[in-house]
Amino acid sequence: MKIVDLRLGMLRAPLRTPFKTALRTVNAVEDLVVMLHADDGRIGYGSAPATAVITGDTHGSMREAIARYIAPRVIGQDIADLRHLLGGIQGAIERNGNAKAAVEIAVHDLWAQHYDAPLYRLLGGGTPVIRTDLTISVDTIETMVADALTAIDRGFDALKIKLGKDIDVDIERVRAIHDAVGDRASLRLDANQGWSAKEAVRALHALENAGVRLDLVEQPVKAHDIDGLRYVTERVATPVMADESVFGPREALALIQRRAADIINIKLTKSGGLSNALRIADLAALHGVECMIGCMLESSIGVAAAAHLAVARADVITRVDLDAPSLCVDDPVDGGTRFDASTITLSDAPGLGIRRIHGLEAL
Ligand SMILES: C[C@H](N)C(=O)N[C@@H](CCC(=O)O)C(=O)O
Ligand SMILES: [Mg+2]
Repeated sequence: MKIVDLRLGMLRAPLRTPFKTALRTVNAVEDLVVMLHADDGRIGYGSAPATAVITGDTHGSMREAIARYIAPRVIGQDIADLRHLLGGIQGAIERNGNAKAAVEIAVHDLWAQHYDAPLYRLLGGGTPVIRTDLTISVDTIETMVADALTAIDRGFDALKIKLGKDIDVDIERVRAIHDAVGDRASLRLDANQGWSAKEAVRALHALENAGVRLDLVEQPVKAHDIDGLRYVTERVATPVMADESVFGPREALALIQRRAADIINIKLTKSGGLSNALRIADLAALHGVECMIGCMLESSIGVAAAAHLAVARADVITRVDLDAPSLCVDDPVDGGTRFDASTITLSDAPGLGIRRIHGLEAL
């Protein structure tokens, strides 16, 4: 099966409520969608959002990277030559992880369709049902407590609390949510780089001493501050997870060797797609380090690919933060993966199983 064309589209999906972190506020998912057309009429779908303040990618940079650099490495290639195709995508241009992720996802979708199997089976198999946490945006204490209780009513039993604005209010935010939620949900904190290392240790000690048990704390310090990350990891009982500090396998290996964090958050946009995400999973497994699979504020196309990876690599991906579709009003994608509040169910349709995308604007 040969790839004969690559087309792009834009997909917009409004959120139920604004998504607020220490880094940005988002009102709607806006993904660049990649459609790879094969000579037998099949289409492979991939997507990624713009995450300028996290990865540096914008919709404009993604379009340029794909149209000018990546597409020529893909069009005309045989889908069965997967390794060659992925090498071409990764070598086409430096960085531009979101663009590479969108194309790699489409390639994997088409590749699995070619072998008439759901993607997760070809990546390693597993049980095609996983459960995600839900993100609670950083806001006033009252709003965050109300959002946490609503999430529990929706069936979520793990909450990821966004912090990183003001350390003393952050401590109060977590204590208030913990008091309201009790043992009905496990709590994960994500400061999105908003604290200094010393502030993080102070906040976590305050919470630990108050009897607040946390599943993990994610990216407490600046992305480049690996010494700071290790400083926190060495001093707190709560497991520390690296997110913005680890994009690809090289950073993962360096972080593991320096013992700078306990857990690694893998995201397809950061790693530039599934090939490097699998390498991170392998490195982590080799060193006995657990991973979370995460997502950006993005559509269910990219999140479905991440879910297939999570199912196939459940040996090392022990936590799931794939809540973006559950934060949207509707899912514009028909077929394939079902996102039903906390439960994510993969279908046994070939590839990602996507049948149709509503409201897709052709570019
Ligand atoms: C959506 C997911 N739960 C999440 O929080 N992802 C990121 C931020 C996503 C974004 O800004 O688009 C994270 O920091 O973990
Ligand atoms: Mg994070």
